[in-house]
Amino acid sequence: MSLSNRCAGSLPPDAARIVPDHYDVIGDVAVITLPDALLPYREVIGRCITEERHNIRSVCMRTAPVAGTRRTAGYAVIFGREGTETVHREYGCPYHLDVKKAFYNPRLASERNRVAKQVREGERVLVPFAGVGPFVIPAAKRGGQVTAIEINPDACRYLRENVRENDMEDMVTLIEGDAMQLLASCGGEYDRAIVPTPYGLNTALDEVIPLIRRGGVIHFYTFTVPQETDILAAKFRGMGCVVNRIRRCGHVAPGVSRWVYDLRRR
Ligand SMILES: C[S@@+](CC[C@H](N)C(=O)[O-])C[C@H]1O[C@@H](n2cnc3c(N)ncnc32)[C@H](O)[C@@H]1O
Repeated sequence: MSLSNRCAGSLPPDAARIVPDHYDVIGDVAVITLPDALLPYREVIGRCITEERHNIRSVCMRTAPVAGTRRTAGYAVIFGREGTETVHREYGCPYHLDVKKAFYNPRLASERNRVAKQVREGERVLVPFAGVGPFVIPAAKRGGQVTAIEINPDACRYLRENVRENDMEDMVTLIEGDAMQLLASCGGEYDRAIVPTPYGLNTALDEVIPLIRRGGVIHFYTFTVPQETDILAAKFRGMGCVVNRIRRCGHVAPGVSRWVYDLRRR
């Protein structure tokens, strides 16, 4: 049964009709975006979510979009437990995080798995903008020796915990701070970089390319409109990369999507 149908018995018909059927689940926290017209009914909607997903202990609604250096959004708990710290499992790996304190997008799980499957034993892998580690841990589990960089101290705390919990201490080096300043001192000759670029930091690619060995791979995530993807590809070619693949991985705003460019350094 859809969420709107489940809510129908508890809401006026006009309200039930506009209840979104999609919400994200991060561990035992559900996250939903509600239009203003549904705010008076938020608690009922939260309860209905817990009735259809019995493992959910907190339901949050988004109160502000992802923003700022740490890429965190605003959330308010509308039903259940006040806390938003949780453990999310993705492809068998546990990730501790607090939804309010660190970025996490469960919709990228299959994309992260696609990239992780390409990592070979012994590869040197660079992951700037590492967050709580959903690109880091799978690469390490595949046998990659991973250098991760992250600026948000809360995300770093969870990433350390996640490295421990997943038994990857020997495989991951975490550098806490600003990747744009630290990349230059991260050494070079990496086999692969996974770059989940925050909005507006496309210049990270200029810093990353020189650190990758010739023939090495860069998975570069960026935000753009479909009409611009070929222009970006031409730019990346001009920066010394072969563009192996361009793939859309999620909408972020009207007309704007997240794209991954799989690049190979010439
Ligand atoms: C889009 S999120 C990606 C997080 C993670 N890789 C994931 O997929 O869940 C970007 C991350 O980059 C971090 N960040 C933003 N600016 C940064 C910078 N200049 N240096 C290092 N990390 C940064 C944010 O704190 C956030 O955790």
